[in-house]
Amino acid sequence: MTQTAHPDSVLIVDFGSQVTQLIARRVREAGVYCEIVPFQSAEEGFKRLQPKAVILSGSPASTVDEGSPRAPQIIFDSGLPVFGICYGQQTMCMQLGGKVESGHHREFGRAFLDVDKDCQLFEGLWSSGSRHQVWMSHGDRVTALPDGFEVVATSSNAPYAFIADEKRKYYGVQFHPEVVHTPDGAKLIGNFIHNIAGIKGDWSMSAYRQKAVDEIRKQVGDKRVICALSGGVDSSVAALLIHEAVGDQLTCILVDHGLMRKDEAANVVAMFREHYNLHLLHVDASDRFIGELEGVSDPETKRKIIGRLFIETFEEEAKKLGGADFLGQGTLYPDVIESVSFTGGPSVTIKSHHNVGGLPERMKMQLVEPLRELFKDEVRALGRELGLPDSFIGRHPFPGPGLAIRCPGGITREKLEILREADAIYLDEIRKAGLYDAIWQAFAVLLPVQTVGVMGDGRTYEFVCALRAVTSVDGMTADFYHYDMEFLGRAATRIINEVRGINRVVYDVTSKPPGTIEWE
Ligand SMILES: Nc1ncnc2c1ncn2[C@@H]1O[C@H](COP(=O)(O)OP(=O)(O)OP(=O)(O)O)[C@@H](O)[C@H]1O
Ligand SMILES: O=c1[nH]c(=O)c2[nH+]cn([C@@H]3O[C@H](COP(=O)(O)O)[C@@H](O)[C@H]3O)c2[nH]1
Ligand SMILES: NC(=O)CC[C@H](N)C(=O)O
Ligand SMILES: [Mg+2]
Repeated sequence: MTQTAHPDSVLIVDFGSQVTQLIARRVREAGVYCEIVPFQSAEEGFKRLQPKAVILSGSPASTVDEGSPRAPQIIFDSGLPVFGICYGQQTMCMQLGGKVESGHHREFGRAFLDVDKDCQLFEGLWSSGSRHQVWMSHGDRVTALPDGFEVVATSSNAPYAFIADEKRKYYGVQFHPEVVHTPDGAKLIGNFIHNIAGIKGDWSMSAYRQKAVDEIRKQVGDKRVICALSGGVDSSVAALLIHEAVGDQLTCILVDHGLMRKDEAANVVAMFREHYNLHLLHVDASDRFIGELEGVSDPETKRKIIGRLFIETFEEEAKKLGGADFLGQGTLYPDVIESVSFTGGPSVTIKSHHNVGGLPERMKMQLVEPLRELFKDEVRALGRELGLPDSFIGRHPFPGPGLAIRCPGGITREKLEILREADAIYLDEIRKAGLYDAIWQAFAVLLPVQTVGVMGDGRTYEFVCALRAVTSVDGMTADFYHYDMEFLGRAATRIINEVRGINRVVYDVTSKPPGTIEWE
């Protein structure tokens, strides 16, 4: 997060809504710089950033509960335009002298808004008498308006669905304009930013790049940084930004754990060495990883072993370099969102995602995380800005534990080799069919099951390979990809003909939930 003021920006006060990050996204899409600050430090954030407008987010809290969060008074004293969304609307009303009640009519999902009056926020968009789809998610509602406000649109369950005090430029909505299920939501947010707050909208990824580079320089000074580099989009973009900022002070470390895809480590190293003059260590730790994993079949045990070995390997490499003060990471906004303090109780662990996040504490390094405010597709745009080749930018995500979690049951070198070959053929067929970009993630899985087949009039008894392909937006939910059967037949035939050890191929048609994307 920036330490400085930013002219022409929007401050988003986060009360812990699940979708606060989408507000930031919409603001950036409108070409305007913004920052999200938790309500606890909103006053500080406001003074530092000196924004031109404020948006108040939704929340799982209820304004009628004692001790529920409030927006700092300085926001209302500043005379700046304020846009309150759901809880943000409710707390704004409470703080300015209105009333909120709980438990009348809960409303979740799609609703329709009737526009009663023209409003500056509707310019070029809505007019009185029209009706529009919006998305609601609330149990409380405003029941009395503060002085100066009037209702401009209603829904059947929310008489104060859209309120405005045009003089003070305060707007409040009960629905969520930031989600895609409110089709005109992005335009409403755009109108607030451009027409009401008068912010131009000339911010871009190249501005983000410059800001990030300046901040890294300031943070790191003349100290040494290491960066774990997988060749995935996130760590690649983070490494390039840090490199642009501090050059030789950065050392990237690629750990080849023997669980990468065919030729992957070599390709990543070649790309970085060819295109960028950065210091990249290629550490071959495959004996160590495979040695400890051989014969282990429990998925969580595999993941924990891999997590520990990653840490040990980085520790050793850092020591060889004479230590490092900073660790660069490609953490994205969705990885950060859990950090707001009061969002519910502990959730169940489905799988322990390997994480280098354990590193800094044990290695006493400070984190450099230049992508903390971005979403994956924004990181891709930044990667393009940094000249990262398209073949890297569009890559499907690849999990840190690699092929180990695509080989259910005990791992052996032989099985990994079979899987690597099958996976390479599958991806090759996907690329040839022009499907790579339409699919979010695709890979082969080698099942610990052998079946009988007949090849060249002889009996075979070999492994089954499962193919997986999913569409998704963020990996949180996913649907299986609907191939045509001819494609599947072609891929299966090639795998069976070309890979020794596989005599049967199946396709996974499970969505997430109830399945997960990976098999372990
Ligand atoms: N083989 C590896 N060598 C070094 N670091 C790794 C390796 N695999 C994973 N990491 C580290 O773990 C982090 C998390 O991995 P993750 O797969 O989520 O991100 P990514 O690889 O950068 O991007 P993508 O999600 O597109 O694969 C990476 O950013 C990188 O820092
Ligand atoms: O870096 C990672 N470390 C991990 O331990 C890990 N486990 C799953 N994944 C990736 O996360 C996305 C969702 O996967 P699941 O549906 O299997 O949980 C998919 O994109 C998975 O590939 C991981 N990525
Ligand atoms: N989405 C929200 O902001 C909900 C606000 C509040 N918890 C309610 O139920 O009304
Ligand atoms: Mg990865």
